[in-house]
Amino acid sequence: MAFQTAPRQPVPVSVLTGFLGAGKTTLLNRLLKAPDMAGTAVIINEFGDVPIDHLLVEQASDGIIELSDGCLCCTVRGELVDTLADLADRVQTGRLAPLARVVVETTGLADPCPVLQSIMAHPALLAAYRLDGVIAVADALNGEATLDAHEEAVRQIAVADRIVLTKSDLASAEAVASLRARLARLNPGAPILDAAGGKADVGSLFDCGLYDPSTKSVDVERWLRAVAADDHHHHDHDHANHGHRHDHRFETFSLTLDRPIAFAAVANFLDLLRSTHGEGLLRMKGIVETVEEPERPLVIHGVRRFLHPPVRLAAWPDGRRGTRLVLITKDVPQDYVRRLFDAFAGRPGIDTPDRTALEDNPLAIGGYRP
Ligand SMILES: Nc1nc2c(ncn2[C@@H]2O[C@H](COP(=O)(O)OP(=O)(O)OP(=O)(O)O)[C@@H](O)[C@H]2O)c(=O)[nH]1
Repeated sequence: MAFQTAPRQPVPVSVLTGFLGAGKTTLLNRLLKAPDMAGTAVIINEFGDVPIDHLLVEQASDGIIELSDGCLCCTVRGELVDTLADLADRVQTGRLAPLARVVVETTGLADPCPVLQSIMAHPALLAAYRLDGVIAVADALNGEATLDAHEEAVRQIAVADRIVLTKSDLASAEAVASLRARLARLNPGAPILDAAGGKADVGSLFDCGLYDPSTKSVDVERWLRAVAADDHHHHDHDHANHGHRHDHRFETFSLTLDRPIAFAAVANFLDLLRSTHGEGLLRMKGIVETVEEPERPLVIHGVRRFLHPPVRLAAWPDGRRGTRLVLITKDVPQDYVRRLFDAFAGRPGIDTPDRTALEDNPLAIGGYRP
């Protein structure tokens, strides 16, 4: 049964984190369907100039607040504080029904520590909210490679109260066991729940109690102290730009097309891109208007070399058609990707070969790396 928090009691806030494409939105969509999640406000943040996530979160749109483009742990952190403060104000003044809980989904690239520090310690939020827990999603297919390469991913796991293992249905039993062991070493206190096995549900993921950094590894306390010191130092100015803990070699860009494209052209574009630059394609997601079924958008999800089976939606979520693909890459020449897409989309530039020529010889576009 849904419970409602009395107006002046702190509302529990859960932070949902996990690296790019690990399965945060999928988990959130599943959780939001549970009756116990009534009265939940969802705050999402995405990285990329063409917003896609809000289209893919399947809830009545007024329950979802989207923060602007940028990353929650740096440029958008002030906006998160303002959004939470505004929600609390609207509840206090009766303009919004009392909230049962808030879920903040971070971008896959976010260092969760500054986000946690804001929720736990920002003076504007202290009375209205309490940090309930951190849920970190770890992808069995890409988890180990991600932990090897990205410090953010290690932090996401280390701060968690609950770890949700995803994609165990796609990985070998050995890979799952090895990742589980590594996650347990990084965070011995957090239960690891297998989403594919149906283990991660509302009851096991929420109401963790008050977030307690002292139950985490020594590193977590150190990271949070470092953020607090940083915040104190920057008090009242430059609120937007401190706390960067990113690997700045990431690049985000989008590809758009405002008319339908043949399914085969998209499939070949994605195949060629993955075979030429798969390791650098940290995340690719988007919505495609195909010639074959223009009424039903095709949703594409890729993580590194793996392309998840595309899914058709019943209708255009925001009424706007066309293709919007967002890519987060590392060491992939953007110009190559754009020209490749243009060629498959049938708009070759002056010096760009067309689709047929490309399918025969991907070397025809500069930037191809065998
Ligand atoms: N087979 C399988 N696919 C999954 C599982 N969890 C997520 N996926 C797929 O993984 C892809 C990415 O999932 P998302 O939920 O969008 O991942 P995310 O963490 O929200 O991604 P970003 O925040 O955009 O980086 C989608 O195609 C999902 O259907 C799982 O347990 N098994």
